[in-house]
Amino acid sequence: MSVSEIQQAKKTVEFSRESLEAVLRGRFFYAPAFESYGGVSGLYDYGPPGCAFQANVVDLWRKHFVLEEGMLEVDCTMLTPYEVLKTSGHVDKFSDWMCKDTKTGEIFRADHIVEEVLEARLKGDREARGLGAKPVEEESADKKKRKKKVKEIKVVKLEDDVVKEYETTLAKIDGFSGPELGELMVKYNIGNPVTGDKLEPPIAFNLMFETAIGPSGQLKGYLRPETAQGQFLNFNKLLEFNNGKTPFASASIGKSFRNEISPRAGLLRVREFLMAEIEHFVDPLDKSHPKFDEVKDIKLRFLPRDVQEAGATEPVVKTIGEAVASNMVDNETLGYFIGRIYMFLMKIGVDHDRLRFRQHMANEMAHYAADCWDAELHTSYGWIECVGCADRSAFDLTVHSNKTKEKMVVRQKLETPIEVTKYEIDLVKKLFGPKFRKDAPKVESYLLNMTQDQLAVKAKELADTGKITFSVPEVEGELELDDKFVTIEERTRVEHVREFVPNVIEPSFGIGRIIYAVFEHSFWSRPEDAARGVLSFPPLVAPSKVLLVPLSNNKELQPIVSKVSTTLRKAEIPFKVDDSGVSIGKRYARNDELGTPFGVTIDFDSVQDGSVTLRERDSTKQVRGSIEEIIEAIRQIAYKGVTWDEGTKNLKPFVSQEAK
Ligand SMILES: Nc1ncnc2c1ncn2[C@@H]1O[C@H](COP(=O)(O)OP(=O)(O)OP(=O)(O)O)[C@@H](O)[C@H]1O
Repeated sequence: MSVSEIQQAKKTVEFSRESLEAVLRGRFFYAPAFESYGGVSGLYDYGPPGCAFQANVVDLWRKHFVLEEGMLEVDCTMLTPYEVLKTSGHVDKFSDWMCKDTKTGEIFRADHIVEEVLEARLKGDREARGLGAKPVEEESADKKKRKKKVKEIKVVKLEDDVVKEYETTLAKIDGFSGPELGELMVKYNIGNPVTGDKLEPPIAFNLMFETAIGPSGQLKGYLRPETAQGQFLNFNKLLEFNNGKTPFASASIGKSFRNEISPRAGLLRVREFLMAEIEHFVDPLDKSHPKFDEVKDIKLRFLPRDVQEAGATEPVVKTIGEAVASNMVDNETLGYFIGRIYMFLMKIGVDHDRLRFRQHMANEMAHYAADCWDAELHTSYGWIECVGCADRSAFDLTVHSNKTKEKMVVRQKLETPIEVTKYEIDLVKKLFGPKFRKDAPKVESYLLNMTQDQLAVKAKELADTGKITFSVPEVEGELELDDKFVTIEERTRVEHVREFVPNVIEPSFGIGRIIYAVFEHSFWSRPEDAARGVLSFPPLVAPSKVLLVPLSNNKELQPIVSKVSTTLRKAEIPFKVDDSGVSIGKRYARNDELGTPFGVTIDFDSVQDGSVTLRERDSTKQVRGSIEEIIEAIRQIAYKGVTWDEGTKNLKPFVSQEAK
C-alpha cells in the first residue's frame, strides 16, 4: 500500500466515535475515574497506553518548545492563595454562565444550550427543505449525543431571515455575555431542550475549586485553574536567571482544575487536566521575532474576527507572513508562536485539514489583551479549542506588582541617555506614624504609587490650597495632608536606564484535548474488515514502538525473543512481547488498536539464520533482515523521521503473514 492508498483506505469506512471509544476503553487508554463508585463526570484515569502516549506528547512538547527556544521551565504549586487569584481577576471573573431548570433542577451552560437548540432547529429546517445533514466540517461545538434527545429537532421549515439570524448568532456564540445569552433565550424561546421547561436567566458560576489551606481554615485558597500565575510571580527570579535580559520565556507543565458546569465531551471537557503553558516576555515597543522567517511561509486556515462577526465560518487561507503584514495577526512574536504551535500539532499527528486558527471576537477577548488566536481542531464534537495563543499585554505583571508593591520591570541601559521630566512625590515619613498610626504604611504606599496623571492633579491641588485630600483602600474616611507632610514637584533628570513592564505572549495547551483530537484524527478501520480499527499514531508519539511476536510458543524461539528484547532494551526502544496463543493476525489486530507502528515476528527461520520480519502497521508491508538491521530501521523511522521506504530500502520484502 502506498501512502495515498492508505489515505484512501482511511476514508473508506466512515468514522465512528463509538468504535473509537470501544478501542480506547477496551485497550485502557483511559477510563472514567472511580467507576466502581459510579464515576464523577469530568474525571478520568489514563491507563498504560494513555500514559505512555501523554508522556511522549509532553516529551515532544518540551523538546519542541522548551529546548528549541531555551525557555526557563518552572514547576509551581497547584494550591494557590485567594489573594493571588483575586489580583489576577479569577475570583471575580473566571466564570461561565449557567441556567437552571426550575422544575427539574437540571443545570445547563447557557452558551451551550443556546447553541444546541439553534443547531437543532436549523437541522430540522434543513430536513424540511430536503437538504440533508449539514457537512461535518461545519458542525460547531459538540452535542451529538444529547442532540439525539433534543426534542427541538422538529422537521419544521423556518423563515429564510430566521435561518440567517440563527446562523449569525451561532457564528458569534463564543462572544456573548451572560445577560446577552439570557436575552437570546427569551427572544428565541429557548428552554430545557428535552422537556421544553423554562430556564432561569443565566447566572455567573465561578469555575475554581475552593479550599482552605492549613488547619485553621483562615487561609482561603483555590486549586489553580491555569499554570500561568506561578510563572508571573516568579518573573523577577527568572529575569535575574536570564541576566536581566528580555525577550525570554518561561514554561510550565502541570495539572489545572476547573469545576466545569456540565462536562459531557469525554477528555475534551474535564475537571482536572494537564496543561502546558508558555509565558513569553517581550518589550512592548518591539514585538519582532528573530526567527520569524522560519515560520512566515507556512500557510494556515485563519478565521479572523471580522469574518465571524459577519456571521460567516469560511476561513481565510494565508501565510503567517501575510497574516502579520496585513495586521490580521497583531505582531511577529504572536505569528511566530502560531507557526510553532502548528508545527508541533503536525508532529504529533493532527490532521492538517482539521486545524484552523480562530481569532477571539472583541467581547470574547479579555479587555487587556492585544490579540488572541485559538488553534481549533475538528473532531466528531465539532471545532474544539485545543491551544490558546494570546498577547496579554502587561496586564498580569502590572496587577501583581501593584498589589504586592514589588516592581516587576526590565531595566535596559540606554545607549544615549535621555532627559525625562516627571512629577515626583516626597513624604516626610516621620510625621506619618503619629498621624495615621497603624494605617501609616498603607497611606505611604498609596501616595508613592500614584500615577503621573494623579500626581499632576495633586501637585496643582497642593499648589492652590496648600493641602491634598484623598482616600486609601481599606482606610476609613477621607484623608488630608498639608505641605508639611508632602511635596509634589515636576523635576527633570537625565536617565541612563529605560524601565518597562514587559508584555506577555501566552501559548496555552490543554494536553488532554489535543490527545483526544489526535486519537480521532488517527483512527480508521480497515476497508476489508470494518471491525479492525487502527490508530495510526506517528511513531515518535506512539505509546510503544514495537510488538514482538513469536510465531508460536515453541521453546526454540525463546532465545531469539530474549535476544531481540535485550537489543531493543539497550537501544531504549519501548516494546511489548505478545506470546499469547492466539493467531498472528489477531495479535497484529490488537497491536493496530494500540497504535504500535512496528511488529517484529520471530519464526523458525529466525532460529536457522537469525533473521526476523518487520511489519509496518498502516500498510501491513513486511521486510526481512538480521536483528541488528531491523532494529536500526526501527530506530531511524521512529526517532529520526526517516520514511519506511528509505529506512527499509536495503531489506528484503517479505510476503505478509496476513495475506497468506
Ligand atoms: N475543561 C477543560 N478540559 C480539558 N481541557 C481544557 C479545559 N478547559 C481548558 N482546557 C484547555 O486549556 C487550554 C487553555 O485554556 P483556556 O482558558 O484558554 O480555555 P477556555 O477558553 O476556558 O476553553 P473553553 O472555552 O473550551 O472552556 C484550552 O485551549 C484547552 O486546551
